[in-house]
Parts: sequence; C-alpha cells; structure tokens
Amino acid sequence: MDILKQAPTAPPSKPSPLRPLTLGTPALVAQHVPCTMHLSVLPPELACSLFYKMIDESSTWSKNKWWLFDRVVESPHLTSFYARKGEENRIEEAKYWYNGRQTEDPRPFLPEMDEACEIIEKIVNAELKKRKRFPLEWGGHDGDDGLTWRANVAASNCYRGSKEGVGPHTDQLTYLGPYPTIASLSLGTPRVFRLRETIPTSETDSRAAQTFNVPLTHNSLAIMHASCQERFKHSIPPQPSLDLFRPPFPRPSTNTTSTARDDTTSNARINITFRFYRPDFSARSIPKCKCGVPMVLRADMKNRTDGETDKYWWTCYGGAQSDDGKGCGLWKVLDMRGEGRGPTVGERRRKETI
Ligand SMILES: O=C(O)CCC(=O)C(=O)O
Ligand SMILES: [Fe+2]
Repeated sequence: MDILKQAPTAPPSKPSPLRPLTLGTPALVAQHVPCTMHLSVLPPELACSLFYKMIDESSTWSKNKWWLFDRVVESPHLTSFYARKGEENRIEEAKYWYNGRQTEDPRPFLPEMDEACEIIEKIVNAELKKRKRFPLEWGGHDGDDGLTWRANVAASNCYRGSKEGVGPHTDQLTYLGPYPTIASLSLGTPRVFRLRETIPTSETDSRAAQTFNVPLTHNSLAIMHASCQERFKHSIPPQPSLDLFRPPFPRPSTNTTSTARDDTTSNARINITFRFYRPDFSARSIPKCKCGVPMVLRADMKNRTDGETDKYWWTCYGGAQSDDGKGCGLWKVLDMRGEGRGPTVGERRRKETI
C-alpha cells in the first residue's frame, strides 16, 4: 500500500526575484521592453534652445494634487499640457480632465516644440512600420494608411534636482485609447526611467517581474510602444545623486552678463511626452460617473490576453478631487463596439481580408 501513497506535494514555490537590469543601449531596450530608445534626435542647437524655453515656461507650470486612498498626495514636479496648432480649438472646446479635475486650457506648442515634433513624428512612424501592430490600436481613417502617428498634444514635466520624480504608474488611456504609442523626449540632466512589468495573475507562480532601468540622456527619445501601458508600469525614481547638465550652447540673446549667466550647469530635467489623442476617444465621448466627472480608462493588467480581447475598465475618478477622497465608485467594462469606437487595426485587417 505504501507504494501507492502519493509523495507529499511541495508547497508551490514562488519564482525567485530577479535583479534589476540596466538597459544602457538602444539594442538592450528593444530586447527587454516594448520601448525603443533613440539618441541625439534633435539638432543639438534646437535641443538646447527647447530646453531653455521649457525651463523658462516651467515657472508657470503647476504641481499635480489628488487623493490616493485616504490622503492627498502632491507630486512635487511641475507639469503642463500643450496642444498642437490646429488642434487647440478641438481640444479647448473639449475640456479635458486629468486626475478628476478639469485641466486648464492647453497652451499652444511653442515654435521649438513644433520643430521637434515634426522630427519626432518621422522617427515614430519609421519605427511603427517595423513593428507588429495590435488589433485594438487606432486603425486610421479611410484613405490614410492607418500607420500614421500624429502627435496632437504634449504633456510636459520638469524635475528640479534628484528628489523630484514620479512614482510607478501607467498613463491613463482615457483619450489615448488601448495600445497607445507615446514618444517621450528628454532634455537636460540625465535621469533613470524605470519600467517594471505587472505579471498577470495566471503567471505569478511561474515568473517574477523584473525592474529595468533605462538611462535617459539629454536629447534622447524613448518611445513607449503599443502594449507598454498594458504590461508595464513606469516611473522616474528619486536618485541619490545627479550628473549636472552643462548646456552645450549659451542662452540665445539674453541681457545677462557672463558673470550672471544661469546656464552654466543645471540639475533640471525637462520631459515632453508627445501623444496622439484618438478621435474615437474624444472628450465628449467619455462616459461620466455619478459624480459628474469623466471616467478614467485603464487596462486590466492582471488579466491581459491577446491584444484583441483585453479588458479595460472605465472607473470613477470623482474621488480624486473631492473633499473626502470618496467618489461614487462606478465602474464598467470598455465595450469598443457598443460605444461605437474605432476603426481599429483589427477591424481594418478584417475588412481587407473580406
Ligand atoms: O518624465 C518622464 O520621462 C515620464 C513622465 C511620465 O511618465 C508621465 O508624464 O506620465
Ligand atoms: Fe507616464
């Protein structure tokens, strides 16, 4: 009888934690995460003048404040929101919301941002042609090739010194829709961009998450490709120390004398994320919760599937700015077809094969 006894089953062992890995080259970035890294993307003089312009503008930017569980949190770094020319009317009229609060009217792109944006669009579109497309990505309008990524807005951040950063998060998909492509330009002091995968519940027993650290240097472009927001959280962690940035060109024609120059070194980093707000996720198409606030769209990262049937949640964000941090708690699953969204890459493919 003894032989029939089953060997005692060992308790399921958790996969061993993995050490953080620094991805110091574009090849390593492409190998490990759904991102690409592009170095020295703008003409050096443009990168430098855009850095100065954004540093000056940042004195009028603001900090983000919102409710997290039972406390008000304020992100120390400064942020602002810009719309590309020709898009301001659509975007102003639309009134976007962020963190449960109506955003100020977006500012128009500065001329240097326009110049940078045109260069960045070319890089992004060349990269998109090489990549696998996901069925829920924006499929484009009839008549265009569905591949063209056009930045119509930009969110900008300024981190002053090594302590300012942003914690692990995914970008809200409310206006970006599923599987967005986000192009993130870094100017000034180098910082680390940290990515960590959220392991789906069905795989937590078989594999562990790894932390990836990507150094972001002045004038580099990190593209977060489709599936990055669905699979990875990203952050700019505070650092124990920083390499100061020495701008390679002086400030253009200011009245400061050489002894009073404030451009010799800087501990600040400017980040500009160029984004494509999808026409099928226009502000007026966003459902509102019982608080009267547009709901926020997020991917169900723990139960992701195949790029076609992934689940996304619209959730109440009214609590983020209310007096007590409590909202109505309403949530519902995104229903692409039922809500009349698209066309998606998947729908276009199906049409083409019929
Ligand atoms: O500063 C960065 O590179 C990242 C900023 C970011 O994650 C965001 O604005 O959502
Ligand atoms: Fe982000």
